[in-house]
Amino acid sequence: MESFGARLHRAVDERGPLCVGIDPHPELLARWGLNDDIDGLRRFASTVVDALGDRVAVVKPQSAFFERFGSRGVAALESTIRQLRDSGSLVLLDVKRGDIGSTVRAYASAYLDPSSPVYVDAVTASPFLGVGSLGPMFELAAEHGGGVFVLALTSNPEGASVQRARGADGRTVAQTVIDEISQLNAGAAPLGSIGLVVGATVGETGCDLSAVNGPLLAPGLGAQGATADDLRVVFGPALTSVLPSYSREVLGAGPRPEALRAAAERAVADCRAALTMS
Ligand SMILES: O=c1ccn([C@@H]2O[C@H](COP(=O)(O)O)[C@@H](O)[C@H]2O)c(=O)[nH]1
Repeated sequence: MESFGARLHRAVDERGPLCVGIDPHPELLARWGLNDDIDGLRRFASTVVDALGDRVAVVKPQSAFFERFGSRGVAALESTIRQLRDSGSLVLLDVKRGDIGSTVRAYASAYLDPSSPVYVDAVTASPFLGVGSLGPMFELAAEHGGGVFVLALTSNPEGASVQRARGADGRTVAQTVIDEISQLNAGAAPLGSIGLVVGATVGETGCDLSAVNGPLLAPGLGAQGATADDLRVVFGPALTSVLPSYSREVLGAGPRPEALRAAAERAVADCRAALTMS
């Protein structure tokens, strides 16, 4: 089976460097003229899929906004994932899972086993119980051509006190995560399948991303204040592996499909320009 890294590389080549999040905030539902209920949620998600699923490289449903409607929200997530998979975009489920290894194994089968109803191309994961505890996710991802994006330097200001703290060997926590993921991707071509999350808001990282050989998901663009130009400062020489991610900035243009598409096209153009700057 083709690896997630290879599939992502091709998708970005064909569709451009962009991930769009499906984040149905109550404020966005209201702005779109939808109720903050399960029907509003379903209509919001299917409008995004219909408008963008056939043209954006990666779509990233944010699980929290579905989970808040309980079992019906999870059913809506399941059907959104199915629609996305049919539409041709890669599906990255933002669930930020992490736990002791035996429990991570269950999360891995939930999201990365093709027989699961919520099977996706890739998930986000938290390494703060130790990168090694995510081993079962990496294994199942490798077996079925899936991907995992591991948090390294998150886009929120509170992340720095943990992620930039230094361990006994002098490396920051973020650099330790980066180094462990780099080892997992070593030798993969054209791109490894284990990515990192590094926020576009974080400024100079002080980290060495040169050996990652995997995708670098960059949230924080738009609503959180970062611009495509900030990607240069954050990623430096690793710019070519960056997958910029926008949610509210693009979603705020809806609900008209043409307006959503135009917002996504603007985002791709801005990011292409920033990522190819020398
Ligand atoms: O460091 C991180 C990791 C994940 N996110 C997620 O991305 C989107 C951002 O939404 P915007 O509307 O573009 O601000 C959201 O789902 C976050 O949970 C992040 O922002 N930062």
